[in-house]
Order: sequence, then C-alpha cells, then structure tokens
Amino acid sequence: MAERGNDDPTAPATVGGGQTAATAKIPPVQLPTRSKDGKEEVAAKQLDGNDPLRLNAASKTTIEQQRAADWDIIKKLMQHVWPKGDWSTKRRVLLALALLFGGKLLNVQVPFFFKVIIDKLNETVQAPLDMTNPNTVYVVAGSAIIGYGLARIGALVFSELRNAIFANVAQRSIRRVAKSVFTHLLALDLGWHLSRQTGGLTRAIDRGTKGISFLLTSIVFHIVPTALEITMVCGILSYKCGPTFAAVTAVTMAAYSWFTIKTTSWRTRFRKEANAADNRAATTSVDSLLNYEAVKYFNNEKHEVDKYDAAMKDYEKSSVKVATSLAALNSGQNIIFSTSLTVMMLLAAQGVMKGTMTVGDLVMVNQLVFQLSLPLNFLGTVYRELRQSLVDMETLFNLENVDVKVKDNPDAPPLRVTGGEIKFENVTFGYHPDRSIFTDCSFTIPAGSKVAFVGPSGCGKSTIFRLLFRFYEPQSGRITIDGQDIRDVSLDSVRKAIGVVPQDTPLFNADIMHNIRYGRLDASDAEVQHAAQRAKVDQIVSNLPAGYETKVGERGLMISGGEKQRLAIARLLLKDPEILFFDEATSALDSYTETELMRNINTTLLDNHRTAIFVAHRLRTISNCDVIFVLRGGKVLEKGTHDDLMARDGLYRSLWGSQSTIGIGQGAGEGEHIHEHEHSVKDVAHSDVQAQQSSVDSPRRP
Ligand SMILES: Nc1ncnc2c1ncn2[C@@H]1O[C@H](COP(=O)(O)OP(=O)(O)OP(=O)(O)O)[C@@H](O)[C@H]1O
Repeated sequence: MAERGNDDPTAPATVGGGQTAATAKIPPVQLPTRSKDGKEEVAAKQLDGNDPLRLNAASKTTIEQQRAADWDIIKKLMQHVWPKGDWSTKRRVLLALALLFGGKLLNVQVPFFFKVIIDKLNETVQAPLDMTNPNTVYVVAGSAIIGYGLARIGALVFSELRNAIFANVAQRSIRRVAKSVFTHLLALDLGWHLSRQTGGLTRAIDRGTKGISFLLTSIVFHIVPTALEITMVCGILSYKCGPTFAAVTAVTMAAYSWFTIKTTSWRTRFRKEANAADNRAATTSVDSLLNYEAVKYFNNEKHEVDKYDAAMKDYEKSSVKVATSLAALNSGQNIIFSTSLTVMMLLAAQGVMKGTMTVGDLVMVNQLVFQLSLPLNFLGTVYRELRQSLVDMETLFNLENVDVKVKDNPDAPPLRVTGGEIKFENVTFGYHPDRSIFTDCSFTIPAGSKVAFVGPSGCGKSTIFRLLFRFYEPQSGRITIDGQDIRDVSLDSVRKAIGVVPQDTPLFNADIMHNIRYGRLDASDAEVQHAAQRAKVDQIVSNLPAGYETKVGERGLMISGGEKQRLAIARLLLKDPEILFFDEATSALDSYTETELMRNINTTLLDNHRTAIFVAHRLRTISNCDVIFVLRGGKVLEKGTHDDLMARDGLYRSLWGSQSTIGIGQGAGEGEHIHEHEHSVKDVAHSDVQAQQSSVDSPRRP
C-alpha cells in the first residue's frame, strides 16, 4: 500500500493497492517535513512486518547480530557513496562535506553576532554617546548586524548547495543498487519467480530504495550535521562561558536523545497497528472492488462495507494512539529542553550579575542552545525511520543474495544447431523432491521432425519445454540438442534456438506493435506487420480503431484468448528460432482459424525442416505429426504415427475414441480442460466449414 504521512491521524486510508513494478520508481530525496503541530515527521513507512520477504531480516535475533547486520548494510552502501575509481562521485562527497562544515561554522556565528549587537547597543543605552567619536558604536553594531544577516544567508546557501550536490550522489547510489538488484532478479530461475509475490517484491524494492535515500540523506543532512553542531556548541560554551555550561548542554543532549529513542520505540507499536489496519482496509476495499460483480451477484454490499469499516475502526483507534503518544513525546522533549534552557539562563544571569558575563553573552547562550533544538526535534523520526530503512535495505540486499539455481557455465560455448535432434536420456525430474514428474524418461525427437506430446492433463507435457529451455534442471539424466548437453553450452544460445507459443501468452501492458516486436526488438514496423499477417492477426488489428497502437491491457486482458495466441505466434515468427514448441498454441481458436493458422505455420515456419514440438489436447490438431509420444506416469507410454497408434489398443486410441464419440474434439482422460469444452462448441459452430476443409484440417509437413 502506498505510504502516507502517518503521524497525521486525520489522513484517510487510501483505497488502492501497492505499487506495481511499472510504478515502483526511485523516490526523490526525502527530508523530514514539519507537521501541523509543529513537530516534524517524515512520511510514514509501512512497519507491519508481515512481508514474507522480510523473514531474513526478522530472523536476526540478538542485538549484536542486528548491529553487525546494520553495519554490513551501511558498509555496502558506503561502497556506492565512495565508489572505487569514481573520482567525480568522490569529489562531490568531499564538496558536500566541506559545505556541511562551512555551513555549520557560519550557523554558530549567528549567536556571536547577536551577542556583539546586544552588547554594543547596551553600551549605548548605559552610557551616552561619545560625541567625539559618535560612529564607533554604530559602526561596530552595524557591521555585526550585517555580519549576522550574512552568516544566516551563508549558512542557508551552504546547506542548499550541499543538498543539491549530494542529491546526485544519493540518486546515483540508489540507481546502482536498484539496477544490480533488478539484474539479479531477472537472472533468478523460474521456480523462484513462481513462488514469490509480485506485490511483495515490488514493495520490497520500493521500500529498500527509499530506505537508501533516507539513510544517506539523514546521515549527511541530519546526523552528522547535528553531531557536529552539538560538538561545536559544547566547545564554544566551555571556551566562552566555562565548563558548567558545556556540561549542562551535554547532559541535556544525552537526556533528550535517551527519552526520544525510548519513547519512539514505545510508540512504534501504535504506528505498526495503524499500518496493519490500514493494509487490511486497503486489501478489503481492493478485493471488493476487483470482485465487484461477485458482490452484486450475491447482494453482499453490506457485508463488504462492514468488513471495510471494521478495519477502518481499528485504524481509527490506533491512529488516535499515534496522535496522543506523539503529544507525550513532544511534551517530554519540550520539558527537557526548556528545563535546560532555564538552567542555562539562570547560570548566565548569575554571570551577568557577577560581571563575568555580559547581557550579550546571555543572549548568545540562549541562541546557541536554542538553535540546537531545531535539528533535535527531528531526532525521534530520524531514529525510527533509520531503523526501518535498515530493515528495508537488508531485505533489498538479501534479494541479491538469493542463489541463481540455473547458472550459465562461464566458458560454455554456444549451442550449434545442425538439425535440431533433441534427446531426453534417462531424465528424472520433479518440481518437489517427493513428487516425480518424469522417472528415468528417455525419448528422441528426430532432427527436423514434427512431433507431438499427448497425454492426460498434468502428465508433464509443458514440463518438457521448461526442461529444454533450462527453466529447471533435471535431477538426473541429461538432455541434448544435436548431441550437445544443454548444460554444457551457453544458456543464452539454448534460449535463442528455441521458440515457444505458451499456453498462456505473457503480454506486456503496451500496444500490439510493441508486443509483437518483443520477438525481435530490432524488427522494423513492416516486419512486424508481415509477421502479423502470417499469424492471421493483421485483419483483426486493422479493424481495431487504434490499429497496431491498440493497448492490450495488463497481461493482455483487453484482447481475446484467440487474439493473444495469434500475437504469440506472430512474435515467434519474428524470433524465427530453429526449434519450435507449440504448447496448446491454438486451443483458444475456432477450428476454421486453427486450420488456417496451422497451414500457415506449416508452410512458412516448418518449410525448412525445423524441429517442431506440439502439445495439444485436440488430437485432430496433431494427428499428422511424424511421431506422437503418449506420456503417462512420468514415462513415454506409446509412440508412433497416428496410424501406428490407432492400430494398437492403447491410451492414444482410447483418447481418440472418446473425442470422436463426443464428436467435438473434447479431451479425455484424467483431466479434461474446461477450455477444450468451450472451444469444442466453436468446433460445432464451424462444423460446416470443417467438413469442407477436411482435406486441410490437420497440419501437414510440406
Ligand atoms: N512450478 C511448479 N511447481 C510445482 N509443480 C508444478 C509446477 N509446474 C507444474 N507443476 C505440476 O507438475 C505437473 C506437470 O505439469 P505440466 O504443466 O507439465 O503438465 P501438462 O501435462 O502440460 O498439463 P496440461 O495438459 O494441463 O497443460 C502438474 O501436476 C503440475 O501441477
């Protein structure tokens, strides 16, 4: 869920989900801002701790371990702030530090100028002007006033310059880290990606990069400057006014910091509760809105509103606690500070009365200490946010430590496809160790042949592709392409050689042109259109109002299943690989379109005897393949041509028989696909056309 300024209890819970990958941008440098009640707060972070990606962070139990982990993160981050050999970044860091030092030096001058102005003006009040030299006081007081103004302006300019110069360093560090994490994520295997939650992942990246921004900016803009200022003020006070003043300041700072950290840790609980309730409210509302139709079908509006309101009630309760505990924090801080200021004033007043200090000194002490209260006001928030940032960054950096299971062999040569013969040799594989999909399975797909895999749903047909494409590694056995073990050649070359039209076509939320071009990013518009023609999708596209610029929606939800499949085929035509895998590639098409498309695929893609593998439940689609493999129980149960298999009294014949009995091409066996049934209705609708097309009904090799 998106962040919001959380110490403002009046902030409404947003109705919306978390950021998507597309919107998860690098955040701007964020500095604390002051809320209405005069106390600064930065936008609150989610502290719910429910994120599974945080488990690693949460498992650090002891304080020492946590500290070590925190230091590790800071060290890692510092490598980006002080990168080896990057002198431009280093120069910027040095300049920012120099500006920081200069700015603080100017800042502590302001009370000195104040002192001089007061003392000089005081002289004028106490003694009538020396008319022989009337300008002395004016000159001194006047220059001190100008100095006062210049010091203030100078401190401000230095601080703004430092912000501007350091922004570049911070943003570059964020970019470097984000790029390296993203590269690693794309290198991780399919198994990892299938088991993670996209929402949680993008949130982790988003929070982690925000954490970097916060950590860097708070160290450079807050912690270091405040520490520097406290040291300078203590030094000045003990030098100018004696060690008692410095001691009072030091004790005040210690008491203030202790109180703030303790109170902040206590109130973090309320903030966590508020965030958890907020997340619940958002999840409920998003779920209800997404399932709007279901809510209406069953008249459950009241039930949904009650659920939402229950979460909002919790949010209300915890937000009130957030606000009241903030009041306690503010009051405590104020009491500590005001007490200290009063003690200082008493000491200074005593000094004035004794004649060891001037009225100007009294004002200077007040001003010096008062100036410290400004950055200290931020301490509570900075402390809390720092802790949170460290947790978020640990999660982010932990992503980089996830092991890549399917690795490229460093010196592996590229795959050389000579004919496209594929061999599975004694392959045993299971997604889980206790459930095997293939057991000692062997088969050969002859070079340049057109083969099909059939069998009950879940028998492992799509898994063949996942193994061939090296999404997963077999537990034992080997897979070769033209005699080369696919583990011994480069991953990139294997994936380049194989093209797939998967069961569910992944489409980007972009226009049709982009989605087809994804098959070959450097293809020209004309080439994309030609591929679309061959995939029989150009006519549909030309009928759309926006043509090739039509957006397909998230995961292609704005176009039909059949259109999606044709876009996937057009993509494959552009990629033009040596080995083709069609996984139920035409299941969403009516028979007529399917026939046309298959004929096209046969004549254009397969004309140069590429190896093509088909997976289909509608056996008619694959009946003229060179070899048909029937899979069952993790092994090849039968193999041969359609006629061979029909001649046997095996599984294939019974599958074929059940489909012909139903007469609508429905899949049979252990698992029937619902979409098979849906499309078989289309088959009936096109039965006339089908009858006329019987001679071209099945794909044929030239
Ligand atoms: N990533 C995964 N993790 C765990 N199990 C999986 C995973 N992918 C697939 N499976 C399981 O492995 C088995 C084989 O899956 P596969 O997709 O290869 O079947 P299929 O024969 O292509 O099925 P269908 O005809 O329904 O498409 C199925 O039981 C499936 O549930």
